[in-house]
Amino acid sequence: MIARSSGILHTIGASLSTSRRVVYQLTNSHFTTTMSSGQKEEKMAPVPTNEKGEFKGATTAFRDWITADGKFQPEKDRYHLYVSLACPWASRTLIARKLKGLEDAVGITVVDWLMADKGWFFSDDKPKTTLDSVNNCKNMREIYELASPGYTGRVSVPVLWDKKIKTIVNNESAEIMRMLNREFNAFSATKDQQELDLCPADLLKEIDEVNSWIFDNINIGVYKCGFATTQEAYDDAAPKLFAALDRAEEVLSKSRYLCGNRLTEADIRLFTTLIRFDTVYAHHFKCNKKRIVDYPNLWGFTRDIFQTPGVSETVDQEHIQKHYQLSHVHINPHRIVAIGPDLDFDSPHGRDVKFQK
Ligand SMILES: N[C@@H](CCC(=O)N[C@@H](CS)C(=O)NCC(=O)O)C(=O)O
Repeated sequence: MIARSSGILHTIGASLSTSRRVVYQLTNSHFTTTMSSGQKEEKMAPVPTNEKGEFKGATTAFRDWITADGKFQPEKDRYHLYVSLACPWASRTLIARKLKGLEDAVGITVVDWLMADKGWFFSDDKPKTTLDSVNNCKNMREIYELASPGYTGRVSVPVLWDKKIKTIVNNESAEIMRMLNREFNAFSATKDQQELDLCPADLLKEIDEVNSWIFDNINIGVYKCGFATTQEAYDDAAPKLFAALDRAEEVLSKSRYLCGNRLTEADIRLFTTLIRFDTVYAHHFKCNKKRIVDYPNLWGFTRDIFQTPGVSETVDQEHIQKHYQLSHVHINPHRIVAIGPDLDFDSPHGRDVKFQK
């Protein structure tokens, strides 16, 4: 049932008992719930959409940098990452941390896969989840509150936390990746990991260009499809998503990676969407024109990155599948987690041989 007023009204109470029925009125980032008692409550929208029903990504509030001569200097065991294994943005930072060999230098806390009414929270009763031993908080909102008392913005992961100053350094995954790539080389576990540059200066322009169309149409594109609340918004996003996947398929038919034959951050950023595509986005976000397995090069590329030493340890399909399907009750009101598909991300891809230097 959908009714309209100045915003967009969704009634999603059909599966809930009458006393718990709520009417959501979405605006850009907040909504009011009207309980059956008539009482109104102002809350953060489950997803930020505009008046046209188009998904608008979360804005990032903390944009400080770790630099050798600044307030936040690179130090071993000073910084901590709060992540969700389900989240493609957090996963980018986890992969960068892994490839750069920074497990001993930057600790992590993995949130519960469920993002419920109060947002991300800590638990230790799911595989790989941990309580918050750094700040002893119950949920991510409390972490944001510690950094910025009275904080009213969105509470997202990843978060890069400074244990010394006790604040959030940065909550923008693209920037956290760049800091992990560049500022912590002194703490990499091996020389190869220290020398690995995921964003080399000679490729920077190309990486930024690739990141830009992949971000707009693929990384955020799947969310634009899945979180669209009007047919028009979906009809705008879905063809752009598949046109961009076609474009990436073409690029990856000519070189092993997106910017030639060197692995860069652009590959990681595409990978974290592709690894979730057939298992979640295809059905849950209605991205079903084609699957990644239907694209020979994208499918080979996905397995190639997955099999890059360290990467598979950051991927957890149980977290991924349960997070999306259990958390988004506005999309999946009965919270049924789908059975498949069976995919073998470990099967040979042959791209190393095909694109031998
Ligand atoms: N700009 C952020 C976006 C991160 C983001 O949207 N994370 C999602 C999880 S996949 C989140 O925590 N959303 C909670 C919310 O927006 O309320 C980044 O790339 O780091």
